[in-house]
Amino acid sequence: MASHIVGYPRMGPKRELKFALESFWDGKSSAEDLEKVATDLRASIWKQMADAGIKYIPSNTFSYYDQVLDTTATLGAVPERYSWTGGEIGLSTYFSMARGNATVPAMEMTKWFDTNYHFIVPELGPNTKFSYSSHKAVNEYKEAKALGVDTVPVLVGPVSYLLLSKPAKGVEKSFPLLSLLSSILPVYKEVIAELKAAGATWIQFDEPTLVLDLDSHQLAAFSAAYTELESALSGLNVLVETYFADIPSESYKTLTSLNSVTAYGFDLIRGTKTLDLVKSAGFPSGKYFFAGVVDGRNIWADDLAASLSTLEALEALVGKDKLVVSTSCSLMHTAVDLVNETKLDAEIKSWLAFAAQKVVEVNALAKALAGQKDEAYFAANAAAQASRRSSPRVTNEEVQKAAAALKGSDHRRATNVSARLDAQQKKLNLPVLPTTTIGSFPQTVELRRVRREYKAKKISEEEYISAIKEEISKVVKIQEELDIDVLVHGEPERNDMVEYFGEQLSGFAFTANGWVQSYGSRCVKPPIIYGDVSRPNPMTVFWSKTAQSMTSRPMKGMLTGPVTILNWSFVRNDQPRFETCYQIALAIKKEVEDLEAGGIQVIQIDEAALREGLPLRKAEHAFYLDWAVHSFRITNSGVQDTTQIHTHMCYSNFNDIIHSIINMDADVITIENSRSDEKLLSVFREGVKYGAGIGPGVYDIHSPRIPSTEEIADRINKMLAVLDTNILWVNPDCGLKTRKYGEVKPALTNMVSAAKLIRTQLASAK
Ligand SMILES: CN1c2c(nc(N)[nH]c2=O)NC[C@@H]1CNc1ccc(C(=O)N[C@@H](CCC(=O)N[C@@H](CCC(=O)N[C@@H](CCC(=O)O)C(=O)O)C(=O)O)C(=O)O)cc1
Ligand SMILES: N[C@@H](CCS)C(=O)O
Ligand SMILES: [Zn+2]
Repeated sequence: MASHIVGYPRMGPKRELKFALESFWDGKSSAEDLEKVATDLRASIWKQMADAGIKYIPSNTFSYYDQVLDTTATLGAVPERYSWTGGEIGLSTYFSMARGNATVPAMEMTKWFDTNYHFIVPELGPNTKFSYSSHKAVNEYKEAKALGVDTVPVLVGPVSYLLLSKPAKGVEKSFPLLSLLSSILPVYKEVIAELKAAGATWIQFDEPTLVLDLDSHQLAAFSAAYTELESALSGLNVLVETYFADIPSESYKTLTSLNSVTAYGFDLIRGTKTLDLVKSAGFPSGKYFFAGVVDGRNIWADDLAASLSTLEALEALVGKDKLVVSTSCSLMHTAVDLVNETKLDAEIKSWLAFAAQKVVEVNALAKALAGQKDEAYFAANAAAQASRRSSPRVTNEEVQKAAAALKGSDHRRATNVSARLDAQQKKLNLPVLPTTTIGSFPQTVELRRVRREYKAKKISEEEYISAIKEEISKVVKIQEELDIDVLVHGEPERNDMVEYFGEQLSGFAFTANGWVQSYGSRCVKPPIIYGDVSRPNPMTVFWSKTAQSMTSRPMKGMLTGPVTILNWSFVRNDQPRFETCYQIALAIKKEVEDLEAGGIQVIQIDEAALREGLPLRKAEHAFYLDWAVHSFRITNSGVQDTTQIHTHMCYSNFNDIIHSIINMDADVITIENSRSDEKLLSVFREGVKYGAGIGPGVYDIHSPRIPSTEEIADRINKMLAVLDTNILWVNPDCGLKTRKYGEVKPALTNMVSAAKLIRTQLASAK
């Protein structure tokens, strides 16, 4: 029985790639230094999989930034503004597309399906010229081969590539991107031919868009693409890999009838109905079924006995020699290696498996199916599963009762939003177009050092508190000088907006090195929710009150909302996600109450990841939105009318869930807007009425570029064309933690000047 891994984390067990990239970008090391780190990482990953006994080991799942951008490079689809003149795409053009440069902004970045990973969106149009311009896939295949590892090269499939693209600037929004299929397939053919010549016998096309609701035209593109590639692919075993959800039955039919494809990969963790589909629709004889039974998106040790019985059922359906044990998706969405978790409590550690351990699980399952079960390994796994099921640490009956009581209930503020806004304005007395920021101010090296030293007990609590107070006072002063209306404390005490809360809530564990790539070199360390969640002590009240005491302007309390904490954590898989979310909501509700009692009049509850958690298939949207929006309302439905509740979201694609956003019933929402061509505003242009306060971001915080006053004023004017003057707020797209003060101060200066300019214009127009 064979084993396969869909993809592997690139950053390295200690984020070696992150540090190498950032050092290269800062001009502190050379391209050769960076390439050496990358080569060593790839070699150690291939060796690890080979040593574990994995048969189908992936290559080309490494990336300096993102696999979709790598595909753009392969296709030579470089947008004109990067002035690329042809030839093999080098690091300079590649990183300019990813991050922008002094003169040209970066390409758009967006969420990779419902994960916390972001990819670089291809910009295509009728004039895009495609040419084979990065030999990375072939080079990596050869590199592994030279190390004695025959790998399965992985490419982003041609149809998913196009479906994930957007029309370039100046191209009609309605441009049919799939019409470019015939232009990109010749490049795919060249890659395939080179891989064959290098000795490849297998190839993997990742086509995750197959799990979405596709129309017949989109499905026909899959048939057309793989038919067109048929002769190029002949002689190769071709795996089409799907992941993140069940594949709809129509798509399954199309996929399994493709002649050129010899193997199919399915996610059997998020795809809970795939087994039934295979039973009812059948599986083409002679083809391989890659069964994604080991969860690539979580950190729980696999329940090997349960997976084995799933695999045995599949074996009967697809044939013994045609079943391959695999991961549900690339392991890049989970942490790297549990070995580095020396401080994690032993009991919890026994419940976990990170990428390195998952590789071993996959192989153990494959061997067990082949009649070579490692009894001791399986017994240890069964014992860990049993300990997790019965551990008293997992259960808190009081929390369970309180959360159970929420089911079927509703939580709403008693007064409607316009009356609340009036009551709040009487207290806050804000100008028209009030200015604010989203919460975080730059996370300087010095701040990180202070937090690190405090954690390592190298500085006392007193020293730590005084350092953070000093930082807050600096941030408050800057905002007062800039004349911002509603202030923030800057979040200097937080390592991350989710991890910080996870560290203070019961039912959470956290890791030392459990990093997961979020975008480029940036990583997050999701906390692990292993048990019922409660809030033993106030988490933010001390800092918010301290900050408020430093100014007479309103200071926003700053919380992360339950849905975002849920979506950006590793969540327990022994109860439905909504139950865990309700528990977190109750914990945050207590924090909101304490902030209000502490005199904080404006409280922001970030729900940055609410949209991201939206299920990939429409049929499941309503249920998710119902409990997600309800969870948010639970946190604040009990506050007084005069307490102003803000929320923030940093993802622009809201048009399909705008009614749920309205239903959250926040007093003010700040939303990312500028990075994505102001897609957000189109929903209001189409007539959706929004009565609460709203602050679509006026500038992109992901880029070091400083927006001019005129540019921001122009953006505000565009907003005023579709939104009432009295509900519009002026703020950046998201928090400023990744920026430097040298960028933040001039950008905010221009933002405030723009707001003032328009206020004057509005006053004189009266
Ligand atoms: C808003 N975003 C977030 C998402 N998910 C989250 N969980 N949090 C988010 O904020 N998803 C969508 C977006 C993604 N955006 C980002 C933006 C920025 C980062 C980022 O900067 N990540 C940092 C790590 C952040 C962190 O936790 N830092 C800690 C500890 C850092 C550390 O490793 N310390 C080293 C020494 C480092 C040093 O400077 O000396 C050590 O201890 O050895 C902290 O600040 O205390 C990153 O660097 O990647 C991520 C997602
Ligand atoms: N309050 C957070 C939100 C990020 S989405 C911040 O400002 O960083
Ligand atoms: Zn944000």
